[in-house]
Amino acid sequence: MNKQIVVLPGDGIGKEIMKSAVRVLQAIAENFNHQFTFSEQLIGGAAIDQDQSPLPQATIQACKKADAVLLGAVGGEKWDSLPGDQRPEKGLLGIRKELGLFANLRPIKAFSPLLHASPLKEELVNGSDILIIRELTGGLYFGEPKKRIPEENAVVDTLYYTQEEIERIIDKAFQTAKTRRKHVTSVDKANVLESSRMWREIVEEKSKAYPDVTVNHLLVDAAAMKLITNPKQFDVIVTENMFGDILSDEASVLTGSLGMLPSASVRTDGVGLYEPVHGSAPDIAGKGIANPLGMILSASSMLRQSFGMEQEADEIENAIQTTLEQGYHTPDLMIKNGTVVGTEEMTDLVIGNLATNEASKCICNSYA
Ligand SMILES: NC(=O)c1ccc[n+]([C@@H]2O[C@H](COP(=O)([O-])OP(=O)(O)OC[C@H]3O[C@@H](n4cnc5c(N)ncnc54)[C@H](O)[C@@H]3O)[C@@H](O)[C@H]2O)c1
Ligand SMILES: CC(C)[C@H](C(=O)O)[C@@H](O)C(=O)O
Ligand SMILES: [Mg+2]
Repeated sequence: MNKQIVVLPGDGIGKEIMKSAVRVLQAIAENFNHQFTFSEQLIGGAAIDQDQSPLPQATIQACKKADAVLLGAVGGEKWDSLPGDQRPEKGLLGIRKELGLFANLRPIKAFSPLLHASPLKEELVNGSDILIIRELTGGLYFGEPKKRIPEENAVVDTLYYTQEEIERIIDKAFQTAKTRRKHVTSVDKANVLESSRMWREIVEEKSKAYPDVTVNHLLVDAAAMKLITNPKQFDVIVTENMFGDILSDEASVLTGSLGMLPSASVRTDGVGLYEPVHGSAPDIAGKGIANPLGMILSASSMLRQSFGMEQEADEIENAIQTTLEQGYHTPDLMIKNGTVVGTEEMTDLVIGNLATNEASKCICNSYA
């Protein structure tokens, strides 16, 4: 298969982990006889430095033409004092909006060798398998007005949703739950926010069309607590943009590290942007120690969801499982008795553990 992939490394560790994902995809292309063409474009701080804009027009055009987009991470101290609409993060928000990627799927499931790497008790983590579906192009992030009001010595951000925006994300949650354990938890703040009360009504109304899916509602503060005290009660969690942002970083502790979490940002036609959940990690950028697995898992999610390449995606995920079983991990994972490796070595190990590479190794050995 021939696929055009736009690659947006961004800033900080974004650049380092993107190299890893591209190398793994190149190995997969070779092993399965696919042709992946990578077009690297600017976003975030890197784009501000070279093009005076966090989201250049050339990047938008390339993403619109691509079969899928891979994104590393944006942001960093260098650009932190810029006005809100010129910051690196504005590039990320802008590309999500430009591509209409309203659903952000954030799966949280620990690899078995990492069950003891979580600060939570192993028996809590073992068996938990959660998918957070975060609304991505509305809510508090995008509502207007959003500004300083100097004459009132005040400031405003707005949580705005149309009924249609809520309906499509709730539909996505129910449809996805049907392919899993058939339970949806809708998370809101309906005891305070009018937007949450409307969200709850729509969930109730929509649930009638999905009689085989059970649903419950949780207030976001209680949901934050239950995520780490009883994570096994969750299957699909659907929630507003900012609640989803916060809950997914929290839920990452189940997997041992924020660096493990992939995500897929999609719309109804299957077009997608794939990015890890974490940021540009300025505290470790340039040190060669970033965990590339969240980025590599995002690439495997791209193969599965945008290209229908199930076997190829399975192969990457199995190679990660094998590498972790062999005891290798980057320093962010607190594992006793393991072998600490850097970003590049971790990537080499995953590529070496791809089943098709194993198969070719076996053929070589049999000739030796
Ligand atoms: N999708 C994105 O591009 C994205 C997401 C979150 C934050 N950001 C931006 O990133 C910058 C830094 O934000 P932050 O420090 O709050 O969040 P962060 O996610 O970058 O880092 C939080 C902590 O997790 C660690 N970490 C994150 N990813 C890791 C990985 N792959 N391997 C090992 N350790 C990892 C970091 O070292 C840090 O200690 C900010 O400018 C922020 O706006 C971008
Ligand atoms: C960098 C920031 C704009 C972004 C978000 O809040 O969506 C990030 O935290 C994420 O989780 O992807
Ligand atoms: Mg976030």
